[in-house]
Amino acid sequence: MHNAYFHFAAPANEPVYSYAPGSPEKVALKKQLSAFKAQQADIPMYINNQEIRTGKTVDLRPPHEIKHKLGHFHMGEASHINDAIAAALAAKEQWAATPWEQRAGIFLKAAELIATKYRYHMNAATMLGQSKNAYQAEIDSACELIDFLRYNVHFLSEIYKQQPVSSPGVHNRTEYRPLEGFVLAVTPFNFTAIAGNLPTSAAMCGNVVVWKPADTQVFAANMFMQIMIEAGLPAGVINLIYVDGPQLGDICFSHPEFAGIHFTGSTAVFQHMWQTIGQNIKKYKAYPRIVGETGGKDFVLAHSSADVAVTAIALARGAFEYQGQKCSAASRAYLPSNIAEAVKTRLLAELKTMKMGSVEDFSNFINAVIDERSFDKITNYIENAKKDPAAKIIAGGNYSKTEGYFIEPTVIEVTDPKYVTMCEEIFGPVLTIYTYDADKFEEIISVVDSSSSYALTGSIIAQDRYAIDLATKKLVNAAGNFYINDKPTGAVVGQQPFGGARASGTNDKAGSMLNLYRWLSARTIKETLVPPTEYGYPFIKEA
Ligand SMILES: NC(=O)c1ccc[n+]([C@@H]2O[C@H](COP(=O)([O-])OP(=O)(O)OC[C@H]3O[C@@H](n4cnc5c(N)ncnc54)[C@H](O)[C@@H]3O)[C@@H](O)[C@H]2O)c1
Ligand SMILES: N[C@@H](CCC=O)C(=O)O
Repeated sequence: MHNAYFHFAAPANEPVYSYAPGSPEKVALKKQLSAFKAQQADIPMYINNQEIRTGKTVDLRPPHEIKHKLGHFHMGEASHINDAIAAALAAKEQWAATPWEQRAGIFLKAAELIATKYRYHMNAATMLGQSKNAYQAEIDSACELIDFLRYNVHFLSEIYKQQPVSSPGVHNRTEYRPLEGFVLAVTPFNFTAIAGNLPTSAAMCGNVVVWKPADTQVFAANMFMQIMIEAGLPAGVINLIYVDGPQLGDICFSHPEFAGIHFTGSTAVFQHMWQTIGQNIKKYKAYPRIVGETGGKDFVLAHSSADVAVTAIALARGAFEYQGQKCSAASRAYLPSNIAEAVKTRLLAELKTMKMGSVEDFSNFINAVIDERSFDKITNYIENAKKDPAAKIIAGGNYSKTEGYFIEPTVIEVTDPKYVTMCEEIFGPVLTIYTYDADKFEEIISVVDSSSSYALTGSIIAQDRYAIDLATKKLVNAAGNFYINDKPTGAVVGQQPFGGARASGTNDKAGSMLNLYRWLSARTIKETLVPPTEYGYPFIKEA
């Protein structure tokens, strides 16, 4: 029962710690890294908040130090998928009926726990499990995750406030119900924040969730689930399982109570999911919500008026932070002929200063790519480029998987703007550069727009305002997040709602109201205060 309308004000973004030499946060984080390395984690699944261990274990190893074992997780099978669905459906009625301010308290408490007691646990788990340096972990597993939780509470309270008008004698109201059935959250390896956001954004709206993370993100996913339970998440609301992806799809997408999928990952997997859901459409109680943020081929377009240093730094950070494994990473650059040489010279000089190695040495800017499959895929593109006369490697190009999955930041120069590495998502530390005739800016904009099926992020670097205006207009559909004089990465919750269209996803903008609407099903209620007791219009009586 509510006796008041409770408002949740807009939060401020969580401050980013610097981890500067000698800082207390650096000392605390190092301590937690050592603690995780000294133990062997035995990570269960969580169904109904019960820890489930199957004995069928998969080892967890830091991608940058593959000889070290962090522990293992327990792999589930078909019965665990069914158990997770059953637990979710059993929890549904009570969770959906729980007052919003009580639900909100759990997610706000989780955010606070991450900001304080568990900040270094979350960051150290992400650093070791996903090979992120301290700064990249801080902006992901601490700040972005905290922001998702706090902002979504605020956005949802803003949605609940929205009510229709009422004419005299009538009271109209809209209630924002959760979806009927369960929501499936399938999450990627590259952002702990995204992995935490996909199940919690749906759960916050009163939904019950089955959550499957990427195997390579389980170390941090486990930490987050423990925090959610400590924050008071009731049993069955989010059920975390580690199972085979296709088997998960087979069971969930043919269940009559399947209510929606919240996915982030590759385009191919999402398209396959959509196709399966379409084929099964008659099996469901209601039309499932399909939300997916997927791949990208993100561009940096420099104009002849661009500042050389601004362009080079946008490329250095945009392409190589977290080894280019951000869906937003700059992976194709279009440089005008008047400044191309100067930009390349500055970029290559910056790359020479980037150290590569373990996350435990905080001076390493570059760490390892996520796993062997990814390593092989990325290095295959590099090898093909080495053999191709149409491409020239101008930086990096070396790699090794002896100690960990290390690939040097690599820059390929091409003479064909439609060369394969200008068009396909590589998802690694590889940037391809094409130099265009500085007088043909308008023509190159068309090439940028038409070279890839994706439309996630992109940047225009220019000082000429007419050039910025032209690119902004002509590239209106080429990116869901468009940057002016900046790198195309690093969106902040509440400031740059994130998502792309075309083959990059449904563009439901994670961490915004637009996303939350997808997990709600509105019911409109009209109450007539003094209902009529006779039928007919006045003129009928007169006649
Ligand atoms: N647009 C965005 O906001 C965004 C954000 C992060 C990552 N990404 C994209 O994610 C990709 C990298 O992440 P990834 O390697 O974890 O992606 P992925 O598609 O390989 O895996 C994503 C998730 O899907 C699961 N999965 C794989 N095959 C499946 C199947 N057949 N059925 C059901 N589930 C299945 C995986 O186990 C994982 O949990 C890149 O393409 C990147 O661009 C996009
Ligand atoms: N939101 C992140 C990208 C997430 C995808 O991997 C960014 O803006 O860089």
